[in-house]
Amino acid sequence: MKQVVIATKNKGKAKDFEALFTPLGFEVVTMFDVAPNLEIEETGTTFEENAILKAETLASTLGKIVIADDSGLAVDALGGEPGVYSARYAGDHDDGANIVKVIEKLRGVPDSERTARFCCALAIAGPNIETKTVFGTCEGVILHEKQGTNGFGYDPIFFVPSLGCSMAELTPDEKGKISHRGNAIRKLAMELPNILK
Ligand SMILES: O=c1nc[nH]c2c1ncn2[C@H]1C[C@H](O)[C@@H](COP(=O)(O)OP(=O)(O)OP(=O)(O)O)O1
Ligand SMILES: [Mg+2]
Repeated sequence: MKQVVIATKNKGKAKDFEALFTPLGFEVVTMFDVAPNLEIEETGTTFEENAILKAETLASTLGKIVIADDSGLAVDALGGEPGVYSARYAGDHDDGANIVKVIEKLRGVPDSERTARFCCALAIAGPNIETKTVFGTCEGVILHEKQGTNGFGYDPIFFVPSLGCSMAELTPDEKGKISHRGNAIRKLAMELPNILK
């Protein structure tokens, strides 16, 4: 099977990517498989900058074409927070603490003002190609408490109005059809067979 290398150490993302890439005929390989000790500091101020940083760093380490994902949650009532700092909002990669912080900050904010979106920048980089980025979003509303146990990150507090449930109540396949990550990959999909040979 053809392989696609993803510059991530997030197991939840890896699961999302497997659901999205398996139907396209690709096996997903992550940094756990190819560069477990590589640390990439996310110094960018936008999702695109961080995605490019991760993709280009791993691509030059491996000498291979790599895709990276930088993503997060933007809450309107919080002026777009936690945004690019989503993973380190309350504690470093502490999904539980990050969720508590968002819920606390939105205490007293009515449902009509709890709108938010997930954002995903994907970057593809590697030898003999020009680095390219695509961007996908998914609109939702922040819940008052966690609902559902699937997924990762902020999924349990992200209500998807069009489906009437939280992101954490969806299977990876269902999530991929509507998610920011799925929407970003669909923008890249046409070109992938030419790039990833
Ligand atoms: O579909 C999602 N469902 C729920 N939460 C999500 C999603 N997508 C991103 N998020 C949150 C998780 C993390 O708090 C941050 C990503 O941060 P981000 O730096 O891109 O990923 P990461 O550090 O976990 O893994 P890595 O950089 O190795 O890919 O946004
Ligand atoms: Mg990260």
